[in-house]
Amino acid sequence: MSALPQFCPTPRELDDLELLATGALAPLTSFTVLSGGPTAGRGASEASLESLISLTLPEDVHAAAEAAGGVELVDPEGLPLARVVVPGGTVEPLTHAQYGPFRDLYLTPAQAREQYAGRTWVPVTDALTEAQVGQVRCLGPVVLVALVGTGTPDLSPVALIRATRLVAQTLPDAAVVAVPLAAHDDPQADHALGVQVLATYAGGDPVVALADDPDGDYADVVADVVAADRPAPDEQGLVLFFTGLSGSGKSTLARALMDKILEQGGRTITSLDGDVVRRNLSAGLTFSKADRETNIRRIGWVAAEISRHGGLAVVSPIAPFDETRQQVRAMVEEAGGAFFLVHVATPLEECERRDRKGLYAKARAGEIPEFTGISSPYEVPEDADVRVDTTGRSIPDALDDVIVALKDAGYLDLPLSTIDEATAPAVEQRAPASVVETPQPGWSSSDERQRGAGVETPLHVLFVCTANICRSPFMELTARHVAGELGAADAIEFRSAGTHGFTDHPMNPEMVVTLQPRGIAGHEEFRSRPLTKAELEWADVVLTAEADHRQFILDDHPALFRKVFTLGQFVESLSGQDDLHGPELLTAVGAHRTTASADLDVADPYRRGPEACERAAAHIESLLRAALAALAPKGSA
Ligand SMILES: Nc1ncnc2c1ncn2[C@@H]1O[C@H](COP(=O)(O)OS(=O)(=O)O)[C@@H](OP(=O)(O)O)[C@H]1O
Ligand SMILES: Nc1ncnc2c1ncn2[C@@H]1O[C@H](COP(=O)(O)OP(=O)(O)O)[C@@H](O)[C@H]1O
Repeated sequence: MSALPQFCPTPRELDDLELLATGALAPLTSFTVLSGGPTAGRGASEASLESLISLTLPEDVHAAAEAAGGVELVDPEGLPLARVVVPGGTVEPLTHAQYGPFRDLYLTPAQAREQYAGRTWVPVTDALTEAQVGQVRCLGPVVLVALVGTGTPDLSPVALIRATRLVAQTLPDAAVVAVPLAAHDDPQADHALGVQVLATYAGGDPVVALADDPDGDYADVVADVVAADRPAPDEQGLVLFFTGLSGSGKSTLARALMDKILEQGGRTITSLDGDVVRRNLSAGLTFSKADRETNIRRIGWVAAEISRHGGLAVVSPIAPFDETRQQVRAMVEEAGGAFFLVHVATPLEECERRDRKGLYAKARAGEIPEFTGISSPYEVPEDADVRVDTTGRSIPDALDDVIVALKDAGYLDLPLSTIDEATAPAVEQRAPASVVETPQPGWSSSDERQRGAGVETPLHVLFVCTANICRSPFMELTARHVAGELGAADAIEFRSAGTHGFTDHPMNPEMVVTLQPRGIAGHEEFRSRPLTKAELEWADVVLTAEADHRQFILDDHPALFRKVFTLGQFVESLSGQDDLHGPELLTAVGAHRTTASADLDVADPYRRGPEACERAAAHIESLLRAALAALAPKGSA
């Protein structure tokens, strides 16, 4: 054979090659050679062992291999590892990989038998628990066979070997051997393959599979290895991938998010913006499908490497093709990082209306060929972690969708930008300086607001629900009404806001219906508001519909725990405080509050029909009557 085409196989195929070359798959000595894309190949369920060990060559390489009588397989650095005869698939090893952590533990079956014949052979795919170690201890001299091939171990290969060696050191007579047995997405066939490989290594000695112990404890040293290998989401490398049309807001949101992360500190960030990458890493590439794919794979490769070391990469190319985005996801996950996909889903009409760079006009005029959205496709991602349409929204508001999703996923815990945004205007919006000199979170501000000569400023009550269109507006209007009935209209002021509220939406019409029979006015003037830091500072007490709303606030403002309650919790906490009212009552309730359990929540009636609205209204009204009777100055009714 001469002038064979070269091909670098997938990690799975490289593992299979090593087992074929070392005789670990005996009697199998050849690949089933296939031609085609990554989906070529067998129907998984009825796979024979022969067809499981397949090598898929791209069509052009396959044709060249057929013409030349074979293909030379090289490792990712180009080192020739083996020749494979085509057709037939017989493997002729050229060299073994000489590098990689714990390489000296990768023994062929012949080497392993020479050193360890007569022992019990124990396959290992995860760190051993204390109970499993106890089981091994009863087996006498053992070989722990760490199965480290692609897709097989629960830990990374190197962590599995490290953890297994630590266990072996605690046993009287245990050796460790590493075998790159890969998984082929067919659990049954892979199990059969594993049994065959272990039998080859054991050569007639006993093979013992350990009982599963999914909830077992690890010895401390092993637990440290496992913890380091499976970092908590907020310690994991992370690739934040913004995709969307040109002008959708990818760069703007990515930049704003990076600022937030940098302001918080504690993490390094690398930015790979679409335009910037095209001037550097991808200079010279066009906007053809092939070049776009190359561009995205380059970005993905760099981002994956950053994530491998626990870093954070923020990338914002158009990335119009689903398959390339999936490839990046796979690269990042293979590197041990997390991949978080943000679809900036601003529609084409809005992007074109913005036309910040004048490119859409040129594309429409035919001056730019293959322009995404106009003359080149954009495949909408089905697997986005969050979707943000920026149309008609402020940047902080749109950014908060990303911040909330990142927090929910456990990757990053950043303060909401709409709350930050409110900090500056908050100073002007606060009560006059003569009344409040230095408002503080907690109770000091309301205590300070109590002035001499028996004159008290009104008590400030803030109601909070999700969108500030249903429950919290009902609370605000009803509370004002009930305070009027109690003669406390001047003593207490009410506002409401939503944790995820939009600005200036009217009250939900179904909820409005519940106000009318109660004779409660004011909904025509009502407009929704997002919760801001200013509102929280204004309030002497914050009463939320649900425990989740309370938690949402406390996550960002933990110091406010004595003044944020669910409405139900607040009423429960009133018991035994009959002699107090106003700020003193709030101080006492803050100190003796009950738990904000979810069964005290006011259920969300939004879009659940008129009965649900009436139930919520009745629940809120009874709670408010109890709360306000206690809060209102005594003798005011
Ligand atoms: N034909 C065509 N189609 C789309 N975009 C074009 C094109 N020609 C130039 N531009 C400008 O290049 C930016 C997109 O580059 P990307 O690297 O993000 O694109 S891709 O992911 O490789 O598809 C894109 O920038 P953003 O507006 O930041 O998305 C455009 O400004
Ligand atoms: N809510 C919003 N979020 C992000 N961008 C917005 C928003 N509202 C308006 N814009 C504007 O839209 C444009 C988006 O441009 P850019 O971020 O460069 O998009 P892309 O990187 O997707 O091409 C900017 O001019 C930005 O100010």
